[in-house]
Amino acid sequence: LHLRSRLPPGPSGLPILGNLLQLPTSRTWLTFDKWSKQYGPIFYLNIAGQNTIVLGTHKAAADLLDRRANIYSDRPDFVVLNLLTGGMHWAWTHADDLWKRQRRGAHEALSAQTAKEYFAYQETESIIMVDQLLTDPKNFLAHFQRVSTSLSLSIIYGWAPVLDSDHPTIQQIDHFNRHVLVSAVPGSFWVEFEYFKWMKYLPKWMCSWRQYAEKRYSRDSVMLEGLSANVQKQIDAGEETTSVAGKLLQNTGSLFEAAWNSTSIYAAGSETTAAQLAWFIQAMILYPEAQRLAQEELDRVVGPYRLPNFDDHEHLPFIRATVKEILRWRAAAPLGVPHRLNQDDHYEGYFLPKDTICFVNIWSLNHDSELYGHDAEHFNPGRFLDADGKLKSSIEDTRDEGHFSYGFGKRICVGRHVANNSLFIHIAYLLWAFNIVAEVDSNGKPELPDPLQCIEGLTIRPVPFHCNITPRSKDVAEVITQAKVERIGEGS
Ligand code: HEM
Repeated sequence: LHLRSRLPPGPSGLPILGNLLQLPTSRTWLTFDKWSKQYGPIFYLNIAGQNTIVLGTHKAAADLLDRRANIYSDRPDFVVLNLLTGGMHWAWTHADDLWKRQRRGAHEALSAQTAKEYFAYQETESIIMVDQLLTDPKNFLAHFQRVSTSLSLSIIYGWAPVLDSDHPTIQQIDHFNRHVLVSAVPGSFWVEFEYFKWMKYLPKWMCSWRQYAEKRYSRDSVMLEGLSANVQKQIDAGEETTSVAGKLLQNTGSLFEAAWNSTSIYAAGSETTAAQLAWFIQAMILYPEAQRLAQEELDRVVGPYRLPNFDDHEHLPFIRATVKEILRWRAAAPLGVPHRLNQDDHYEGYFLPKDTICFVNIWSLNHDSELYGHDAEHFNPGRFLDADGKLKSSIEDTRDEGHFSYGFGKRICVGRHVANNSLFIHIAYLLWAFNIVAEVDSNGKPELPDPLQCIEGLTIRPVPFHCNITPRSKDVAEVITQAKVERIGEGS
C-alpha cells in the first residue's frame, strides 16, 4: 500500500489543473531537460488529472519502453486526430489488433532487406535534387520539401518523380497531413489527451468541430483510397512497379486497410526527412571542418567524374557517421511520440499507475554528456568513428543507430531503414556536388544561424536561413546532367 502512493517526483502543481499551466508553450524539451536534472531520470507531471511521466535517461527509457515493451507500447487517446482519420492512422492509435496488422505489413514493406528495392527511387530523386540546386540554390528548403514528398510518392505508390511541388495530388495529401497533424503537435498534445475524452460523448449538434472532422474524414478517405486503388489497377493489369502500397495490397487483402496503411506511412515519413535535411545544411554552415572531412572521403572514394551510389555505402563511413550525427544533434521529433502504460507498474521504488502517459525526452538522451562526451552539444560526426576512421560499435540501447531519435520498443520508427538510406544518398550527393557556406554580410562577417531557434510542428525545423550552395568544380554540372539523361531521359 505504501508503494502505491509513491509517484515519481516532479514540480508541484495546482489542484485540478495539476502542472498544466507550468507546461512551456515552446521548446518543451529544454524545460523537461532542466526538470530531469532537477528531479531525476523519471519525473512526474499531473496534467489536469492525467498521470504523465517523462523519462530523461537512456537507462530509464530502455528499461521501461524497450524491456517492458509489452505493457508500454500503447498510445494516448488522440481524440480529434482519430476522428479526422476514422481511427485508421495507426501511428497514433492504440496498440490493438488493427495496429498489430498494420505494423506487421509496414514492417515487411520497409524492412532493412526490402528497403534496398527503393534504392533506384532514392538515387533518381537525389539527381533531381542536386540538378534543381544547380539552377536555383537559394530555394534549398523548397527543394528538400519537394524531394521528400516526391520520394515518398515513388516509394509508397510507385509514382514517377513529381518535379513541381504545386502538383494537385501533392497539395491535397499535404493539406490532409497538415490538418491531421496539427491536432497532434506538442502543445496541442496537452489539450488532445484523455481529459478531453468526454467531448466525444457530446451529441453531434453540440460540437461543430466534430461534424467538421467527420466530413473531412469522408472526403479525405475517398482521395486516399483512390491512390491505392490505382496501384491495385496496375497490379491487375500486370503493370505494377515496386511500391509499399503494392506489397500491402498483395499481402493484406483489404483495399481499405492497405490504403490507410500507405497513408499512415506517407504521413510519418515525408516531413521528417525534409526536416533532417534542413538541419543538415545548418550543420554544414556551422561546422565547416565536418564538411571538409566528408568531402575528402567522397573525393577519395568516388572522385569527381561520377555521382555516389549505394554501392559506395560501405566505403563512406564518414557520410554514414554524418547521417547518425544529424539525427542525434537535431532529432526531428525531440519528444518522440508519447506511449501509454496499459497496466499498473513499479520502477525504482516508484508506483506507475495504469494509463500513465510516457514521454521520452529524446533531446536529453541524445545530448547526454556521459554517452557522448563534453562536446555533446556540438555537431561532430567523428564521435562515431574509431582511430582508423571505421564506424565504432554502437552505443548501448540504440539498436546500432547511435542515437535515440527513432523512438522505442514496439513503436520504434518502422521507416528507419528507408530514412537512413534516403539521408545517406541525399547527403552524399549534396556534399559531392556543392560547397555549403554561410552568406557574408556587407562587413564581410558570416551570417551564422542560431541552431537553437526552430519552428515547431510535429517535427522541428530550423528557422529559415540563408546560405551559399555552389558547385565544387566545373565538372559537377556535366556529371549531373549526364546522370539525369541516363535516369530520366532527354526531355527532362
Ligand atoms: C527521417 C527521420 C525520421 C525520424 C527522426 C522518425 C522518428 C520517429 C519517431 C520518434 C517515431 C515514434 C516512435 C515511438 O513511439 O517511440 C516514429 C514512428 C513512426 N515512423 Fe518514423 N521517423 C523518421 C522517418 C520515417 C520514415 C521515412 C517513415 C516511413 C517510410 C516513418 C514511418 C513511421 C511510422 C509508420 C511510425 C509509427 C510507428 C508506430 O506507432 O508503431 N518514419 N518515427
